[in-house]
Amino acid sequence: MSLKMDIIGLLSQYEHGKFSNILLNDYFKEKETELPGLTRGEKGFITEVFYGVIRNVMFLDYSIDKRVKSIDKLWVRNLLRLSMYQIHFMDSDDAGVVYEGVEVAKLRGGTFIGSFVNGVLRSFIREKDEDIEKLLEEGREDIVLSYPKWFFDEIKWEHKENYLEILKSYKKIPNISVKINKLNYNEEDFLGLLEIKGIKILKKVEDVYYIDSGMILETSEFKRGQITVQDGSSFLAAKYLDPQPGERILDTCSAPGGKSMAMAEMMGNEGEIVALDIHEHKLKLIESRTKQMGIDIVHPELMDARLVDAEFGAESFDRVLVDAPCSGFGVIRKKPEVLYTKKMKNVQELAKLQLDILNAAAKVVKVGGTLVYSTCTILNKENLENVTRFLKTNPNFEVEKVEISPNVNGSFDKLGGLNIFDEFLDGFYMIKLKKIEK
Ligand SMILES: C[S@@+](CC[C@H](N)C(=O)[O-])C[C@H]1O[C@@H](n2cnc3c(N)ncnc32)[C@H](O)[C@@H]1O
Repeated sequence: MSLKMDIIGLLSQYEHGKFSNILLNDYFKEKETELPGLTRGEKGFITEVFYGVIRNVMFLDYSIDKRVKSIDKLWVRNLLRLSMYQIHFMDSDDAGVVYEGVEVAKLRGGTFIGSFVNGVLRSFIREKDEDIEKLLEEGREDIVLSYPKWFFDEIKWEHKENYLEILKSYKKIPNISVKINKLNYNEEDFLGLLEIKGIKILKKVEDVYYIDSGMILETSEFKRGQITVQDGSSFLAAKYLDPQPGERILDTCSAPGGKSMAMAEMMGNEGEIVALDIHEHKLKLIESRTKQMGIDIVHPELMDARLVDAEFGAESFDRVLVDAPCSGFGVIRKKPEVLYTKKMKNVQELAKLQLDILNAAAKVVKVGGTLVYSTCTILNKENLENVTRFLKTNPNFEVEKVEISPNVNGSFDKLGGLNIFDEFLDGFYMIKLKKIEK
């Protein structure tokens, strides 16, 4: 029961504007100092329910508001949300969930709140399937899947054939993915470590492994920088730039440094990667992580990427990666709140910033050099539309088609840009451009 109290507390803090991942990390750290501490199973349960409620909050709130006039206390709403989440989305014993919910309510708010919670949950169990059927008949899949209407309509418009498949896939629980640092570790030892720990590989994409346990983050190999967390899409963006040992590379928007580090490995730690960002504290993360990984060719610099031309001069890099700041709708499995905080207006502002960065970055690429543009979003405004504009004003660039790696689901847009829509990988866009003349 105390776990549920804790989840209610976490959800209330989240509601007051704190980031979900930071909240959960801080909570687990705090629990480490207490005895007996949380078991792995308890941590898993808290993570699933906390994120599950955030991912499905629109449907859960619809189900609550349909049954009650108003709720003054946020903790009661959060108790209902998490109980309904367990009932509808988890393989739970419904009667047990209601019993526990009522006990929590009685303990915190008295008998009256206890019977209120009992009534709402029982009605939800009886009628939820009918509710969903009715919503579907009314064309309100956006509520059933908990997507803001504007976003649902946009994806439906952009992906007429498979929008439901895409939208359902982004509501799934993500799996952790890691990559071995080839500079100081090897695949054989990594596979041996997984076997010892009883960790299973769910999918492999190039050098990235999707695995079934976060236990890997507690190993000394992870702490020593021999294993890093990286998504397959992120790795592919770095791979498509194809950095070579000895070259000079620019990573215009580099923090927290995942792609810079992957590129440094691909280059055998020979050459130079200038890694820019506008946030100093994020650059410090790159410094400490590269040191831990034995990488010394990544040079973080505080700079606005729109100024690279003036700062470095024309044609000063062999290859440039523009992994642009974006709305992040491709990573909503991991950061579900993005869906509710970002609006179309933010998308439009970001699209302008992305194009400005891309235009500036284009100038510092050497003739014959490569420019990769990538985002972790799935909206055409930030991807296809931006690159179309870029190519109109930069006819000295042409698209170089890339191969989709085995095990990856994705499709090419009419320019040759790759949209990744995959059950495991983050939603990403990436396009490889070659500078053909001055
Ligand atoms: C998508 S994240 C980059 C992720 C990174 N490439 C990686 O693989 O770890 C975008 C980054 O762009 C940075 N950023 C935002 N505006 C910028 C600007 N005008 N110039 C440079 N960096 C910027 C953000 O601080 C953020 O760290």
